[in-house]
Amino acid sequence: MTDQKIIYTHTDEAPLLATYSFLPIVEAYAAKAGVEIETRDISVAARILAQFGLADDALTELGELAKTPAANIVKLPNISASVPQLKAAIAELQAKGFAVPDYPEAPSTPEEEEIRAKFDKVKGSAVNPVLREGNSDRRAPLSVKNYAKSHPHTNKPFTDGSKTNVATMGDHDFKANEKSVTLAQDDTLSIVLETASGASKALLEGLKVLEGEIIDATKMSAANLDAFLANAIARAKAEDVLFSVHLKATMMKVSDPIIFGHVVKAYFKDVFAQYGDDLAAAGLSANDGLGTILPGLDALANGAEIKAAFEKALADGPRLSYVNSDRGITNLHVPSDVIVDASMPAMIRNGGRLWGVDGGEDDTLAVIPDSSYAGVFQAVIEDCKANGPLDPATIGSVSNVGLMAQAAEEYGSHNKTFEIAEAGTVRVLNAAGDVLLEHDVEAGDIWRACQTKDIPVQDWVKLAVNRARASQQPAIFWLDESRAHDAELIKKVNTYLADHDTEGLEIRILSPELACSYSLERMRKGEDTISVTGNVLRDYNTDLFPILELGTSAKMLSVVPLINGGGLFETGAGGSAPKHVEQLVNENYLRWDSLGEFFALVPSFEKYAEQAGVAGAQVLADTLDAATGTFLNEDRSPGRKLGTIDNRGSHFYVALYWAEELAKQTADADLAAAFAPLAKSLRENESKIVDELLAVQGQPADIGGYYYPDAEKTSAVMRPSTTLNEALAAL
Ligand SMILES: NC(=O)C1=CN([C@@H]2O[C@H](COP(=O)(O)OP(=O)(O)OC[C@H]3O[C@@H](n4cnc5c(N)ncnc54)[C@H](OP(=O)(O)O)[C@@H]3O)[C@@H](O)[C@H]2O)C=CC1
Ligand SMILES: O=C(O)CCC(=O)C(=O)O
Ligand SMILES: [Mg+2]
Repeated sequence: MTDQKIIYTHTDEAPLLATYSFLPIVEAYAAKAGVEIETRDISVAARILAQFGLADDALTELGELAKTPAANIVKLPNISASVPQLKAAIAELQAKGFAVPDYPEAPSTPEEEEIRAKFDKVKGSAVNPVLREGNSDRRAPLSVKNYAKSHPHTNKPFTDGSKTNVATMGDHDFKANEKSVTLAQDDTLSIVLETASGASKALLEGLKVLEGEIIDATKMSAANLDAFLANAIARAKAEDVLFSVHLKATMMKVSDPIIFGHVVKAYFKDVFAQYGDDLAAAGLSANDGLGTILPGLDALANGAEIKAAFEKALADGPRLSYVNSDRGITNLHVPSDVIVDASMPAMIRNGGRLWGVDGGEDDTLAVIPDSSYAGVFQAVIEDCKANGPLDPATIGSVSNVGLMAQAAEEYGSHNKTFEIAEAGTVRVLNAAGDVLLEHDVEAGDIWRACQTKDIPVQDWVKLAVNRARASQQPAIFWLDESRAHDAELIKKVNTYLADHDTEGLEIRILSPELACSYSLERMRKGEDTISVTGNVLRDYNTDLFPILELGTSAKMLSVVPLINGGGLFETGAGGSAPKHVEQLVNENYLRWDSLGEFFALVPSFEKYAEQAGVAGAQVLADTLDAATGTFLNEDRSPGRKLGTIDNRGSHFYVALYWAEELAKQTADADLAAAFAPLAKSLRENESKIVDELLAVQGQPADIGGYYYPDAEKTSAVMRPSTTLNEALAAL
């Protein structure tokens, strides 16, 4: 007996729906092979409940597990919730009878502070930094790349004279103001604001740090941000393009919602000048976006007047890009609706055009205030303008080895980001009281610090060299020696590269813009390149290149070899695809592609085989791998529209091909015998099952909730084929 198990995560939105259909298949097959699978619920709803003792704290449990060699976790994408999403989830749980308190907007008592702190733990990117106790290895499997080459999607050309561009600050921002040190010894740091009036205020105390750790601090000037935004708004208006802001309000969960609020206030400058006090008094914050503010106006005596002012500003200002023009959802509605990693490549794939108020496409000024990484997108835009669209049938691949372990870089900024209340100086002090880093700040500036531990950097360099060796591809470190943090990192990279045999490998360090241009140049020649990046570019690149190469980041292999020996197997490189839930609820069609789940399960079974010594797990891995190949060849991924097979149909086909592979393999005769009848019945009933699955399409579907759907109802919706269900039950 072994205590080894595979933990399959219950998450949110489309991947959760897919789990209701796919996991019963996996569980049935795994059980036959003696592989133990358990689930843990890390959805935003479950994490809220856990904060108030109303559910098990599965995330903390898995976070601890991820630090052990036994970890074998299949991690599906989850919602990294913005405040409006958090409030909606709270309201849904309350309506379902759970004793969850309201979100305290402006906590004024110790009790409210405590409640707010609990919700803040659930907010934003709260799962991934906990589970990602290793660095990231994301790439398109060869089978997927070949499939994309033979079934290329369309990357649209930019029109002649396209006015699409990225606007970024370039000065007075996080990149420009960054300062960085590498610590000579273990220490305990504090962050202190000394105000202009001489008062000293501890922003954070007792921050334990290790020898060799890189600490950086930086600020974005609020005044300069506002001036930049005023310019960008005027530029979009003058150039008559769509205005669109692209942030990462989830991963940079403290800084970016504040920046989003600045954008809302800049765009609706006159409205906030006139009615700012009314809005503030009503608890309506620009940081939450129009989606919260506009409905909130109904409760105000002068709400209609304020609404009219918003409408006038929309009519007078530059045209906004829309998330959903049918429903009137603008770029400025919800801070987490337009997330830079997925939204920028979607725009580039579309010839640099986004959608306006009437659903029509237009050139766009894509506003990415901080300049640390914005240049990468501008580099791709310029390349596409100069050389035409990238052709998925011929282009090479850009994979990624990303630094993210132990809350590296921006992942660790959450408790070290502050909107400065009063002008003064922010200092990072060590235990001896020496000043390590300092910035003069004005009220409203956004100051933040990040940490990058040494062991993760060593592991990252090793992973990069190993990938370069295994793939025989150049590995390019996307690091900018003129940026303070990167300069510290470059010293480490050079030190640790010397620990490895790099003979015959092309390994270079280039600034993100140059690395991007170099990779694109190779890509156009059909050559593959590994991007070795910090955490944020890990995130950006693994949507950017897959979306251009494969049409989606869903089909990626995303492995996190955990530093202490375990495995975290992520499913694709994308997120939880909220639009897909809308479609399922409206017309009982789920276009979610589970290829990422199939890819993640193969190395998970392999790890199980190795660690638990269960040979059947290896058979499951080999046969699922082969079945996935057939699945791709037979083109069984869900379509986008009604009348074709959806996510559930794709699961049926994987079940069929997997059962057939299991039935015909010779490594384990018992398993072959066990699966032969299932393979036969699934094959014989193919058209019956497909008909049963297609029959439900076209009607609304009731899953009894959004953040906390009803398990029975969702299972019924996601498993509508009695023939398939009975065949699985008979296994
Ligand atoms: N690992 C994680 O936990 C991650 C979580 N997230 C979270 O996911 C949520 C949504 O983020 P968003 O920026 O919209 O990005 P998503 O990647 O979730 O969605 C963007 C678009 O990509 C396409 N897509 C993504 N995955 C699939 C799939 N498996 N099958 C088919 N199409 C897919 C869909 O396009 P179309 O509509 O055209 O079909 C979708 O609308 C946020 O809460 C975010 O924080 C985001 C990234 C990673
Ligand atoms: O952690 C998050 O908020 C999202 C992460 C993400 O987009 C990714 O890992 O690609
Ligand atoms: Mg991402």
